[in-house]
Amino acid sequence: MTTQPNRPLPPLRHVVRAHGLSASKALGQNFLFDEQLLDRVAAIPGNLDGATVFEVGPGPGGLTRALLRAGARVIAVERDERCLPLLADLADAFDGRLTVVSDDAMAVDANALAGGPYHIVANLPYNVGTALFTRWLEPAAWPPQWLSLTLMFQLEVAERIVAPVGSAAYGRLAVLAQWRAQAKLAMKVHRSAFTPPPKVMSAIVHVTPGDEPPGVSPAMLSKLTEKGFGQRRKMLRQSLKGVPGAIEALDALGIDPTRRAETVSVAEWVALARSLTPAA
Ligand SMILES: C[S@@+](CC[C@H](N)C(=O)[O-])C[C@H]1O[C@@H](n2cnc3c(N)ncnc32)[C@H](O)[C@@H]1O
Repeated sequence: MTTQPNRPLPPLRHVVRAHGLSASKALGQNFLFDEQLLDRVAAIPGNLDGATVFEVGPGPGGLTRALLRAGARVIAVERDERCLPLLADLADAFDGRLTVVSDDAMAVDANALAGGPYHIVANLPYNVGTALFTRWLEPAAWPPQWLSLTLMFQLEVAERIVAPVGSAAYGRLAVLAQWRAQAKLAMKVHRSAFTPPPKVMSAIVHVTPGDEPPGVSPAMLSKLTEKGFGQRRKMLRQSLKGVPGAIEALDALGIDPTRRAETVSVAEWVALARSLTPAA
């Protein structure tokens, strides 16, 4: 069910022009104005009617409008104060279903702001996108409080997140995103869809939490992949030699120590981390 605003809203482009809002490169601003495209993005998490959504960087509010039209209650964190009057109009038009937090997304506690289960949907600023994504995937408690992530990245970053073992894009980010979650590329978005158009193509990644393999310390997994992929051209026996017990564990698991990190599957990284995780 869609939920329309209490009054007709002017097209986004008009609103942006009327407020003299020019895109700031420093804030990673590339805006989306195509409402049909934005409705398709807002549909990726599934039915949002009555759901809570945390959005990073609403900017002038294109994606925010689509989320509100889908029936969500939206908590949006925006660092650019110039966007606040536009967003205040939107909050008014959607009868208070939008709460705007004027802050740096790196400094806020999304779990506390949402106060319950929530979806994260964002066209992320490129400068903090990977840092936020990593943070959302690293909580000690699993499943996390968030129900799904629907995030726009530069295509190259999206490909690294969903990369299969053995591919050039496979690395730490893929293992982090895939060891206890499902990550898929939901939609590619052409650079011409943005104002101003960025230099590269974009894509939306959709992530849902999966079961956490038992007996694995996330910190150990992180350390192993950091060492392994930090020297991805080197054999495991070289790149992992600084991790006590790692070479013996490779042997015990039947993982050839002359292999390189990019040939080690997510399941093998998990098995390695488990064998080096002290029993609780
Ligand atoms: C790529 S634009 C997306 C704008 C809008 N959501 C859209 O799709 O058209 C990124 C947005 O994130 C905001 N932003 C950048 N850094 C931020 C930060 N650290 N915390 C919160 N918002 C940030 C920018 O001001 C901008 O509005």
